[in-house]
Amino acid sequence: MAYIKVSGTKLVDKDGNEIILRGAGLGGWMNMENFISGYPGCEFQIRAALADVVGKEKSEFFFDKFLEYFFSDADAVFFKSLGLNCIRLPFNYRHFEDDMNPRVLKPEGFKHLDRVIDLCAKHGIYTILDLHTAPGGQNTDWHADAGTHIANFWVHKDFQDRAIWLWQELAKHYKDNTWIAGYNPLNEPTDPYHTRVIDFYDRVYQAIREIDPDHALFLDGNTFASDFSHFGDSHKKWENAAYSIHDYSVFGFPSSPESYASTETQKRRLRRSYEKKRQWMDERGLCVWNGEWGPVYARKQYEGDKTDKINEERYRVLQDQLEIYNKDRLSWSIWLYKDIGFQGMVHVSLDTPYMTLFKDFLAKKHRLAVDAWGADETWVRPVYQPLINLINQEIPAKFQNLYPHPVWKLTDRIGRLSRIILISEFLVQEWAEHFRGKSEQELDEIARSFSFDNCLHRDGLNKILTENAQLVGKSA
Ligand SMILES: O[C@@H]1[C@@H](O)[C@H](O[C@@H]2CO[C@@H](O[C@@H]3CO[C@@H](O)[C@H](O)[C@H]3O)[C@H](O)[C@H]2O)OC[C@H]1O
Repeated sequence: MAYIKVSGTKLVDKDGNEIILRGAGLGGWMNMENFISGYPGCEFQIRAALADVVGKEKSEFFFDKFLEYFFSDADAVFFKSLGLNCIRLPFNYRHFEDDMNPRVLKPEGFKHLDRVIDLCAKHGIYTILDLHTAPGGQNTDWHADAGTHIANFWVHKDFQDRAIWLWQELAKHYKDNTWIAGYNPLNEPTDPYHTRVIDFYDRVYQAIREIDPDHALFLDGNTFASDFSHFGDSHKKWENAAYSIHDYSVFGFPSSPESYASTETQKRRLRRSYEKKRQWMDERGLCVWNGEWGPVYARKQYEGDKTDKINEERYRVLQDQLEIYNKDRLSWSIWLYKDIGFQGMVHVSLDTPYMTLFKDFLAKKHRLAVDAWGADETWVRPVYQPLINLINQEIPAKFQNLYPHPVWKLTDRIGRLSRIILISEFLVQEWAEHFRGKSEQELDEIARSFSFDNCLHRDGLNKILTENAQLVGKSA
């Protein structure tokens, strides 16, 4: 088998035939996330807290089992049965390198990544490797696992050097694997100056190419993969590269300004926001990959009777986005394959040991809106409103728009800092305490909650994805 290559605006096989990659991201797995797996704060915090409560050995046992159950043969079979052909694999640098022992490769980091890449290959599914969390944090959000909103990756060269080192190690390991469709060197950079991200791409490109001349690179735009406006002519230095947008639509989230009825005006807005993200590529005839997109869904336990109606609307958003993508023959990777019920194609059933154990805690997290992704902050708004008012009163408007404005408005920033970072910090230990006194067998059962046979399917979503995967397939 040959490598997938970038040719102009397309991905192609060795004979130059177009390949359209359609699939999902395995978020919450080798880069765990609060709303996906149901903990507060960041992965490094809950790992430390669990080790404090049950000891290092048992804690490592639990996380290893979690990684094993989260994606197995049954998941690959199911994924393939939907007509999808690619899984984006986000991972955290900490699996491969310890902050206290930098530049020393942890070979055990490859255990599950190799396993899942091979499982996918066995079922004819390509994979794309995504460094979702880089040393120091390459973006301002929880999924950079830095515990802060300052993306220190951009201000410490050594963090960048370590990411380069890691990519060379990964390239050595994977350079001959043709089931890997390519490398996605950095998820959602947020470089406030917009130039350092390009310098980093120059360096990572060279570093990977020294070892691996063949795999395609998928480069995210700045500001959460939405902005290429400062990239200028830089593409001329990068061969075999595609460019990644993340096309989340506001209509797919609880914060939508209006309910989505698929009107012509709304559809125009959907298209406009997507076109803006890919404009730089279109002006230059470059290849676009939509590395993340997709609505979130209401849950009966929180939204009650309104759930079905809300989700019908969200499916309309999904369908309309796919209509746009199909016309453009776009390769895409929907966010998200598996979670505890908010966005995933499959989700952990409420009657599993994990969901039963954390039922009340998850309800509290929801009430306190401590997961930024799709949060409904109605209940806590009165607590934070005075802070918003204070800033509005005391800080001149011209000083309020701190980067990553306009993606983060003032209320987003206050929410991120006060709830997602601060309040979450207080909840970390409470999460870990749920495991106190558990035996290895019990820990195994809790982790097994994430296995495919313990998951329900979001049929509405999967049906639409399948129909569209085939549609694009036929026109290719
Ligand atoms: O790990 C993922 C993560 O990669 C992803 O990050 C978010 C992506 O969206 C960002 O906001 C969007 C920026 O573009 C505008 O057009 C959209 O309306 C916004 O929603 C957000 O700040 C990032 O954190 O999200 C989910 C994580 O699980």
